[in-house]
Amino acid sequence: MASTETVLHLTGIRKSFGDSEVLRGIDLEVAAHEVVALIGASGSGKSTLLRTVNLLERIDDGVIRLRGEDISDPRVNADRVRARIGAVFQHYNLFPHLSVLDNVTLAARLVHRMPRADAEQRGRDLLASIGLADFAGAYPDRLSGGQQQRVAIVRAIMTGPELLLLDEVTSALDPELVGEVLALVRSLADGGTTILMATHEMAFARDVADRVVFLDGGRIAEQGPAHEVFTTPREARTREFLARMLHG
Ligand SMILES: Nc1ncnc2c1ncn2[C@@H]1O[C@H](COP(=O)(O)OP(=O)(O)OP(=O)(O)O)[C@@H](O)[C@H]1O
Repeated sequence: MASTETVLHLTGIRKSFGDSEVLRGIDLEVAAHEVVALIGASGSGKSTLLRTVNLLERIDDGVIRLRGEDISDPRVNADRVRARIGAVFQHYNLFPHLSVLDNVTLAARLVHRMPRADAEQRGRDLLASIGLADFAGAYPDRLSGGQQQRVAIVRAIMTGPELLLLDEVTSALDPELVGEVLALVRSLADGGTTILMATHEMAFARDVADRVVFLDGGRIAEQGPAHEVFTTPREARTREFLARMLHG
């Protein structure tokens, strides 16, 4: 039995698309308040792994436990699981026809049954905390990509999820907008949010993650404290990958 401090516990996760096995037996634990960064070449399986956790992809083999509950059991209701996990993906999928405040509060009201006044109060507080209070009534197209992505992150934490999944949240952004999104993720990490994220931003992974997990061809090739993996990688494949990422 995993300790109660383990939020996410993956055991022997396998996933194929057709003949191609994309996840080849992943074992991974994420502890409460831990920030874990998945790094690895394009196609190594980072996104697929994140998508299996909130049940957007069904695994072929293995077990996914969220706070001890086997959420990979096909009988488990996916919507109920997703209500416990915040997720933000590369493209900030805000609803264009809803105001920023409605985007932020919609799931909290409909899925979590938060009363409208409470949801709007929390939504306004969160928007204020990221400097976007004045945009509450605006439509998303008035916001920059970085602002939209920060709204998407705020939406994901509205109801205090047990786990926050972040998949390349900066890779669709212009370089000058990356910093403001990373600053928000860093403040969530500092505030104790449990985060599993895939990123190509090596400097960010090094600075924010407690642990870095290097995926190579659907397997964990190496993992460890961020400062160790980045400064003294044990595996040749990790060294090669980092050299490519850090020096182009
Ligand atoms: N729905 C799908 N159907 C078929 N193949 C898929 C599907 N989703 C992912 N794949 C394949 O699985 C492999 C892993 O993809 P994945 O997106 O998980 O990698 P990644 O490490 O996140 O890459 P990137 O860094 O480019 O986002 C790739 O070869 C991809 O083409």
